[in-house]
Amino acid sequence: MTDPSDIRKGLAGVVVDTTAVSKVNPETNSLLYRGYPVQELAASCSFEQVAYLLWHGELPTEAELTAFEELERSQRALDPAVKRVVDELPLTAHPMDVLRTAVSVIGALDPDWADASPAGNLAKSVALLARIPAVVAYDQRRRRGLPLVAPDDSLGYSANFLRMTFGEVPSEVVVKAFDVSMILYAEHSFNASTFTARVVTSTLSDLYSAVVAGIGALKGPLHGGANEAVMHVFDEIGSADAAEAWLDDALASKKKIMGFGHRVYKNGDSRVPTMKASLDTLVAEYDRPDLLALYDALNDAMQARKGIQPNLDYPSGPAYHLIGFDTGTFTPLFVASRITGWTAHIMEQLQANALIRPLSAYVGVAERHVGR
Ligand SMILES: CC(=O)SCCNC(=O)CCNC(=O)[C@H](O)C(C)(C)COP(=O)(O)OP(=O)(O)OC[C@H]1O[C@@H](n2cnc3c(N)ncnc32)[C@H](O)[C@@H]1OP(=O)(O)O
Ligand SMILES: O=C([O-])CC(=O)C(=O)O
Repeated sequence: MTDPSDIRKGLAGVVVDTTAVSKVNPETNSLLYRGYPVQELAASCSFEQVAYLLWHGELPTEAELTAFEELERSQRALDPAVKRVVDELPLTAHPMDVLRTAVSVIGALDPDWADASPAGNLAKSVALLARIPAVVAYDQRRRRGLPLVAPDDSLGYSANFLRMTFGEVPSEVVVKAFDVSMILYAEHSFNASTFTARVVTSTLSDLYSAVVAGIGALKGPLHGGANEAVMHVFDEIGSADAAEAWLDDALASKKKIMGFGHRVYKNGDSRVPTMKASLDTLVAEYDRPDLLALYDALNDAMQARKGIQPNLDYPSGPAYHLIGFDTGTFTPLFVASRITGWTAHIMEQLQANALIRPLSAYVGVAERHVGR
């Protein structure tokens, strides 16, 4: 029998399969999507190009990009049947629960849900990429008592997403910062939500079921829910001068500080410098040096006390806040991006599938019998 002390809790450090989608390298603090450094992609590509890259393995040619953009733009509208379901959900429902439900409805309404061919799954992936922003944007608007905004097919993905949320296209600086966040959130190897999606896929369940399960896994604050949690922390602290005392109290009560630490990166998250640069542009755009001061004060105090580096959720939370998103919408924005990585992994899993079913070491009561 396996000695329970030999078990790698949380599968920490365990390699469970191969992947060609992305490479996370903590030694060099780098992240490659299909071989390309993510910083280069953020600097020179659109999110649409990156989505194409993750799915096809290569960046699109101009003609391929045009065709891909047309396909994405043609599917952006919120299906009235999905809208009706969203409208039925109470405002007490978390936006992640609304999105999880909406994706489930989209799947149930797709007559081709069982088509798991590479072409069938790719078509579903592009459709979800196109359709998720409408759900996220509309859910935020209905919570503010505002009507649906129809998509604008003349706009790129990020400009349209922001317009559907806020009713107008913000400045280029804001659109670029948002697009960069979408690129950085798109893919990160065998993180908990991607692994969840692969586990579901390994049973030969359908793509929608795997994505819905991925959304459930992403919601937790130890994973994607941390971008929302970071903003709650900022709200609780209030201002830079209160950060040190807040941190001391939180650490004394053994709290995990949201937006810091990572299972794989132990010396900093490869994506943080790029997202922090985008946050800086937003701070200048919205003239909010106070928010940057709080960001720096908490980070400095965390470095002094624990030496634990921030992860991507630390700059993304305040960036989404500055753009104007409600805090509960931050993790759905992560979903809007990660749908690309999840579905790339779902398709990869199916190319060489094996049921994912690990073992456990039993530590319960010894065998016993009823009535004796
Ligand atoms: C996009 C993403 O999903 S990135 C992750 C987002 N999640 C967060 O920001 C939540 C806060 N962070 C954490 O909870 C953790 O760092 C995790 C879950 C991300 C990674 O956890 P693990 O790999 O299991 O790290 P582990 O728990 O072993 O941490 C090692 C030590 O650092 C401490 N530590 C790690 N992260 C933190 C943190 N955020 N705050 C305080 N202490 C921390 C642990 O308490 C532990 O200390 P110990 O050795 O004294 O017990
Ligand atoms: O890799 C992880 O464990 C979490 C993460 O950063 C991500 O999913 O982007």
